[in-house]
Amino acid sequence: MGATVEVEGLTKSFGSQNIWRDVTLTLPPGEITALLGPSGTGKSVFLKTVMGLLNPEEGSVKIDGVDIVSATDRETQELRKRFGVLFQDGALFGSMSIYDNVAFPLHEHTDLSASEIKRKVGEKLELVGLTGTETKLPGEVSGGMRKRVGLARSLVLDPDIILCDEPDSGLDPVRTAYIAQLLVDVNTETDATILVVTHDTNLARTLPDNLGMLFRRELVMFGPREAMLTTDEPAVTQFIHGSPVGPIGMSEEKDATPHHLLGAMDHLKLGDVPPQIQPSEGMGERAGAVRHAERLRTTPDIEELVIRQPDKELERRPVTRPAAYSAPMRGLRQVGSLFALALDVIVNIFRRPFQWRETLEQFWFIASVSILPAALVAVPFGAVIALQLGTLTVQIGAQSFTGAASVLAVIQQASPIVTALAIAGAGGAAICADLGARTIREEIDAMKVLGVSPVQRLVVPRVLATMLVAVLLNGMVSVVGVIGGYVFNVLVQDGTPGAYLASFTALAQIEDLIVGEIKAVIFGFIAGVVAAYRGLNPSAGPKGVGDAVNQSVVITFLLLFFMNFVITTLYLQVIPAKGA
Ligand SMILES: Nc1ncnc2c1ncn2[C@@H]1O[C@H](COP(=O)(O)OP(=O)(O)OP(=O)(O)O)[C@@H](O)[C@H]1O
Repeated sequence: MGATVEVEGLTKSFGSQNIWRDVTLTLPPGEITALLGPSGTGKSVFLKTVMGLLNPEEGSVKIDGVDIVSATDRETQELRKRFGVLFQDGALFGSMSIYDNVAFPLHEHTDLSASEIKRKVGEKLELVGLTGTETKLPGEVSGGMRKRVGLARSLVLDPDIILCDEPDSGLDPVRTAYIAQLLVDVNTETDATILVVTHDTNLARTLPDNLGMLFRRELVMFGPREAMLTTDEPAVTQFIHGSPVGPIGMSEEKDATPHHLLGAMDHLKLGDVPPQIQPSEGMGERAGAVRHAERLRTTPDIEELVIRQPDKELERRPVTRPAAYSAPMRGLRQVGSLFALALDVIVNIFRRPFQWRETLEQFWFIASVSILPAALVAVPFGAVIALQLGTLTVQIGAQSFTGAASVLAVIQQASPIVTALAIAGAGGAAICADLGARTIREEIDAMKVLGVSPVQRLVVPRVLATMLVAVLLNGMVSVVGVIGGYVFNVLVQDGTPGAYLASFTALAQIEDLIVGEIKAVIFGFIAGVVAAYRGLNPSAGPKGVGDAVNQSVVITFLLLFFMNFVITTLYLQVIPAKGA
């Protein structure tokens, strides 16, 4: 028998915006339920709260008795293995082929052999009509196809709770009918409890055993389809008719209360309950549908199974909203979250399996975007230092120390600063943009639901790669800067090569280089963590990602320059200058 999902008193807000409040319903085990509601009423937010991706202010979501809202991380991981989730836009992993996307949960959670995985992936792709697309990347197929791949991936572990966010969006009516048939067949085969969010009224009439409707921040009605499709509840009637006449307006502000409609809806009457989609031939009857019919048969009055929210009562009820934080408190919370991520990264470095491939790929990627800018900045930096020090040493009659002073300045200060610029500006920006894009495409949510830690899988490889690239950059910038200084001093300032080279090691010592490299490691860590933090927490949409990249670069610059100051001060206190 499928899982029971009991939602009780659930309230969710984002800042001062209350999305819905006091939602209570039970998804009957093994049955199919559809959740309806005008755009923006929080249906996707509801699904994400049920799967434990969003935290409500109040209420519980019990999966066979275990509350996912208050569950420990380990319990949440275990619960999530029971979910198959189809996100609104598919949430495929953009860098993986379609085959790898569907195989991903099998690699993560089973010990199946490669041939067994191939067979299962082939089977699911055939179910959604996508045989032959295995080698394509998600970006190379249509939106509707991505959706179907997402459905194949959500089904591959034969989950006992399936959550589908608009399985029909982006699909033509014929494919929508096939997907509906597929969900009924999967339900017949596995007895999974299924919750589907949809705007398709035809699907809403013929697919589910139960229907619920969110409107005006409430669950206005929830119950068996037989009751919902014959109700005179104005919002449900209007929605199922797809009519502009009724309480649902073009926007929330234009939503009207039913008593203001003065009989305008009289011509809208929900008719007979249409026949439900049946399992494909030879599959027998759906266990959930049989239980549903039995519930109706043994309940004297179907209204007993219906949850309604009386209109007036709702308006009086106060809404619980998350505490509003002042700007300094918000800043403190962000700093706390940043530290928590840094700690999480350190812990996850030691978790197995170590992501060698991702780390090497990221190393190569970050190196490729930061080496050239760093090298191009290093030459003029070395030259400016040589110019400044060359002039200064002439003024104080210490030309013989020009080389030594340049080397010291480049190794102690210029290299770490150029490294910081390149690492934050090029490497960090690229990491933040990549993770931000994955976040808004819901890839990160998909990963969490598939029981995989994004910190271990994505953040640790990027942070380690940034640290390694920073060390190499620092070495490279030191060499390029010193050569730049030498060329400039000899060619432009008429210094002699012999004098420059002779004083080379007069002031600098090996500890300078070591400290430069230690700075680089710390800079790499900070840049990687800040970029990942902002990338994983952008505000909505592509603009949010752009803002996150901008903030990540600015914050990293500030932190790196501050750290440079702290480390340099400590170093000069602890290690005496050469010859001092
Ligand atoms: N992470 C978030 N932070 C802030 N607000 C959010 C977040 N996610 C959703 N919202 C807001 O919550 C509201 C409900 O969004 P949701 O996507 O759940 O609506 P929906 O009913 O699924 O809409 P549609 O049918 O158009 O997909 C919207 O106003 C949206 O802007």
